[in-house]
Amino acid sequence: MNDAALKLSNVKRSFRQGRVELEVLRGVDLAIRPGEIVALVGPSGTGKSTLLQISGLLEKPTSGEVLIAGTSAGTLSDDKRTALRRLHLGFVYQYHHLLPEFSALENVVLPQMIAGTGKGEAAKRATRLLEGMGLADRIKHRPAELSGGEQQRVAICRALANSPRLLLADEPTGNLDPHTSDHVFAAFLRLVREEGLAALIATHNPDLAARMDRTVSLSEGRLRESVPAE
Ligand SMILES: Nc1ncnc2c1ncn2[C@@H]1O[C@H](COP(=O)(O)OP(=O)(O)OP(=O)(O)O)[C@@H](O)[C@H]1O
Repeated sequence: MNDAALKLSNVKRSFRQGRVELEVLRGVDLAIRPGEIVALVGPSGTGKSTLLQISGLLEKPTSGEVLIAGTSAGTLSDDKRTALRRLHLGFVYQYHHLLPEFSALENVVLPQMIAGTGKGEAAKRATRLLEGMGLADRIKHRPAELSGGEQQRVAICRALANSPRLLLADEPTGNLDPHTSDHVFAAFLRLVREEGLAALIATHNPDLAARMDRTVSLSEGRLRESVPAE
């Protein structure tokens, strides 16, 4: 299996704002190998979220090609795009978006059942993921009964529930205080590595970026490989 988990070729994206055409992405190329964890950095408003949305098939580029695990998304019907997204992609956002009326366990079980996994098997995997994130004694709790860091750990488990090939994360610990962010991020990286996932993770935090395999930097619509400082 040599296909890149994610491959972007000459991806462009413009937005019309009134009379002005805003060229946010001006020809982005990126390939992420299976198991590779890549930090996406760049000043606020340069298009990191837009790039993640396009990579996650939630938005279409104005032009260019997006391949997920070797499948080109551009010519697919909406149903097939959705199926490709469900099969291969996991998302973590700055805010957890957990379902408030369900327990931590149920929040991680539900997406698996929607994907067709039996309840028993789904519960087993959910328990394993939550335990791996240090939440063994919190699985019956509802989101409101959990701390911000615990809620975000559950959201990370939910993103991994269906064993995606590629995880896309937008400031996954941006909502947490620095100490909690550090702990949650360490657990997050450990789990992503254990699962052998590829990941593209947008962050403003250089310490978090330094813990990933490499960093790409978005500036003026183009993506550059960042060379770490000596
Ligand atoms: N749907 C949209 N319509 C019009 N303009 C948009 C739309 N989505 C994003 N933009 C513009 O595209 C630019 C990039 O936005 P984006 O949210 O991708 O940046 P970002 O790098 O993720 O920023 P931040 O680090 O602050 O989250 C911004 O100028 C934004 O206003």
